[in-house]
Amino acid sequence: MPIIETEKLTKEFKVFNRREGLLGAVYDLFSRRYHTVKAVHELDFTVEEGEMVGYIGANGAGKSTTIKMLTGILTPTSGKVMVNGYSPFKEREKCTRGIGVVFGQRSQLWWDIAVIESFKLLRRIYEVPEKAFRRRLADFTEILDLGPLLNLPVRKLSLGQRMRCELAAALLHNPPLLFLDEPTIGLDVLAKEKIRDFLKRINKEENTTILLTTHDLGDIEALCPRVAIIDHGRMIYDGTLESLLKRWGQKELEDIVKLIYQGYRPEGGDPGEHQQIPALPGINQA
Ligand SMILES: Nc1ncnc2c1ncn2[C@@H]1O[C@H](COP(=O)(O)OP(=O)(O)OP(=O)(O)O)[C@@H](O)[C@H]1O
Repeated sequence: MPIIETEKLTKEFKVFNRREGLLGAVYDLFSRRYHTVKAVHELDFTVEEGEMVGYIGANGAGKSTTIKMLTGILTPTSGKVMVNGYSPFKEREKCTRGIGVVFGQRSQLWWDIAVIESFKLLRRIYEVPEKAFRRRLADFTEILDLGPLLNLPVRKLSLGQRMRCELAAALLHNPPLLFLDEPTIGLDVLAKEKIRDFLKRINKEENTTILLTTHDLGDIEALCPRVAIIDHGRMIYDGTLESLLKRWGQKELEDIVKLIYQGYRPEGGDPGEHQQIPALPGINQA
């Protein structure tokens, strides 16, 4: 059974059109006008256990909205979604127990208390047995070098230090599925390398499935054999990184991504059909 399965998953937002100026604000009080934003459109996406998938797209493409639906934060407008065998928004608690989430821009740790106290609180929330918790904590402390950080309040940690703690926090309950949203944002090269090595290790040793959203294509190249590209809410590529590079006759993922973000579309194709993008006209296929 796939660990993530979506069928025609769609999310629309109704957005209020504000009129300009004071007079506009007065008009708005009496007649409101809206338009609809299709953030995610009929997404068919399947991830098998143990995969590491890079989920990429330009700003506003629909990545966060997808992740929010997969983690139960947002309710879809239509379509189906199953994560770990549960509906994330209907069975949110059960679903949450089987996932770990790291948002690079936000923290799941309590800002003013020591890191170890946050970990202990998370242990209680996820009902992790004491023995299993101690064992995992010892492993993470060693691999991620958390020893000197455990007794510091989170607000005193550097970004790189905090990200290592966030990863440990997301994995303390040993979830089979980990969602990562910009996990290396703002980190220096060595800190990035440490995080990437750790992710490879948990994927290999524990078969943890990882869905990685990032604008850092180095993360994708280092970690993800499979790439899914979303553009204006539609999946326009889902396949191996290798075949993406071959099909476009390019060596660098960055070059392909730039072309896609600049608006190149497959000739005569419907990008909503989950198809792979052919080579650009004029560019030799590998
Ligand atoms: N709560 C909301 N209300 C209205 N529109 C929204 C809301 N959340 C997202 N959108 C819109 O949905 C679209 C997709 O947004 P989303 O945040 O999923 O993009 P993203 O790919 O994660 O972008 P980024 O890389 O900038 O984080 C955008 O047009 C955005 O403005």
